[in-house]
Amino acid sequence: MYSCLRLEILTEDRIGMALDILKEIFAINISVTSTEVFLKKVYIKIDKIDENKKDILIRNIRNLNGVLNIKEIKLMPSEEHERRILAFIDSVEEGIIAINKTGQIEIFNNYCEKIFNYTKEELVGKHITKLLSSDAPIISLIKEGQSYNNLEMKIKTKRGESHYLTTGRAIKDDYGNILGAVASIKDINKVIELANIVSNTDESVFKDVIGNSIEINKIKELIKAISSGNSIVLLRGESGTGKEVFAKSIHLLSKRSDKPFVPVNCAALPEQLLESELFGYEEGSFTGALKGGKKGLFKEAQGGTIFLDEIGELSMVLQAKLLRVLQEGKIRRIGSSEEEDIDVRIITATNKNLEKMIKDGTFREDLYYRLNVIPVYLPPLRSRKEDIPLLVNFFIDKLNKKLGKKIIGFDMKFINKLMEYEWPGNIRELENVVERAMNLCDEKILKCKDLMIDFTNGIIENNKNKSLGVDLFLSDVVELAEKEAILEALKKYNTIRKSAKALGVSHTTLVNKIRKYDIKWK
Ligand SMILES: Nc1ncnc2c1ncn2[C@@H]1O[C@H](COP(=O)(O)OP(=O)(O)OP(=O)(O)O)[C@@H](O)[C@H]1O
Repeated sequence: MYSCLRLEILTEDRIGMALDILKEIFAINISVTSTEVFLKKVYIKIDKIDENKKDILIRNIRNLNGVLNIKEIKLMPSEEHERRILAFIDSVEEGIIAINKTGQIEIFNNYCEKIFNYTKEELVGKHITKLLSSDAPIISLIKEGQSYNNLEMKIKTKRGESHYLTTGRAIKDDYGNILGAVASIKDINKVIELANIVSNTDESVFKDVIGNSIEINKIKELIKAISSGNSIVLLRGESGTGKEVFAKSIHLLSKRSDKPFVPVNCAALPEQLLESELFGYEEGSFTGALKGGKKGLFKEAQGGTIFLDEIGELSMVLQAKLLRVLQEGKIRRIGSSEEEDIDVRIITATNKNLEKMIKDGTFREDLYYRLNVIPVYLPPLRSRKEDIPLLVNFFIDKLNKKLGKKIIGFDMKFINKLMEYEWPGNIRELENVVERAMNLCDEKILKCKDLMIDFTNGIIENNKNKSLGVDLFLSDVVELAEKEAILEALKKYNTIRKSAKALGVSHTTLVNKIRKYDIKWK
């Protein structure tokens, strides 16, 4: 048995049609629950009536002038619409709460039931303070109408603790009066899970690793291939070639990405301090030791990755200690007799010629073989100059924010000048040059007049194609020096592979240079 009778009446388009239908209903003393009137269609919802009255009503309406058809339906159009919206609201993987102006809960979807551990039946129609405290943002929303985005909230209810992100909007009428409010709610654990999925895709990990040259793409492929394992990686390349950037990418692409990435610059600290920083210490183990001791960076990186930059700067004593850590997978804090297990991936980097250091007796050969499991050679910028325009664009975008500028690009002469230079300081130097140019630039486009290249000997040259007074451009001087260094290495080591290693460049780079300068050494 139905609880309400709903009728759909098809009519001609005539003024007073709906009124005539309502009059028929009143004539047999029935009260109307709701009416919806459209062009050529009238919908009526009335309380339950007996079959006899229903037949009379339908016959009377059918006989009205202009009525074409009448039939019983299950839902009014607005009810159908509402149910569709509610089904949609219930199907989304996000909590949705709607309250009216007085704070009564009108919508509490399925997902909210999971987050808050309450059912719809327990909350719909109840005041929102049954669920949230009176200072909850959705409550200020119905008073002040001020929207909010992704606020992090933690609430404790009788049913447990919920930690979520919430975004709220006021519902307003055409005159701006607040009718209620709606808030979406994201479970913080799901948000973190999603952020991890998105931020660890190959694309997002390499988002800030700019470069499309063959050389850089090869490195990206190699990094992808080696990231899943646990082997030690030794990144080699000149200063500023992006060793730390790639070390971070290896970490982010690995299964350890949700654990810490701890970079340590071995050159930045004196030996004694570096040892206590790396391995930690017990309370009172030396003067100045912190109360309670210190954990040590290896321990900080537990489960994750430690990046030992400038490994060539480690003293012989620390080299021996590091070797023991690598052999045993254990560390011992200074002042402690106990060893602790560590589960840390080690990535190291150097711009030093470790092979030469071994010969000179300043780097342990046994440690070298432990570290040199997966060597990755990062090419200097001068061997992938085609990446310069991309890098400059990237730095303009990045630095516009930092410097509060609105520079939109560069002209070709500017880039051509950058292409002529040999970049001994690599990408770090390029970033500095772009930053200086942006500071000097008073237009929207970087031009040659904004270019100052800071050469390593400290001369700041306003690069206007001037010669150095020795009838050579500085770029020529760099090329000559490069040529000489290559020739010397080739004479000394006799093979390209060995010479490339000694010079800290890849085999391909050296072959290209030999071709470029037409070097003959045999
Ligand atoms: N491919 C790249 N795309 C964008 N920025 C880069 C890239 N490579 C390096 N950089 C930027 O250049 C600067 C130097 O990079 P990084 O510190 O990783 O170099 P490095 O080889 O570790 O240098 P060093 O040996 O001196 O420690 C950083 O600001 C880094 O963000």
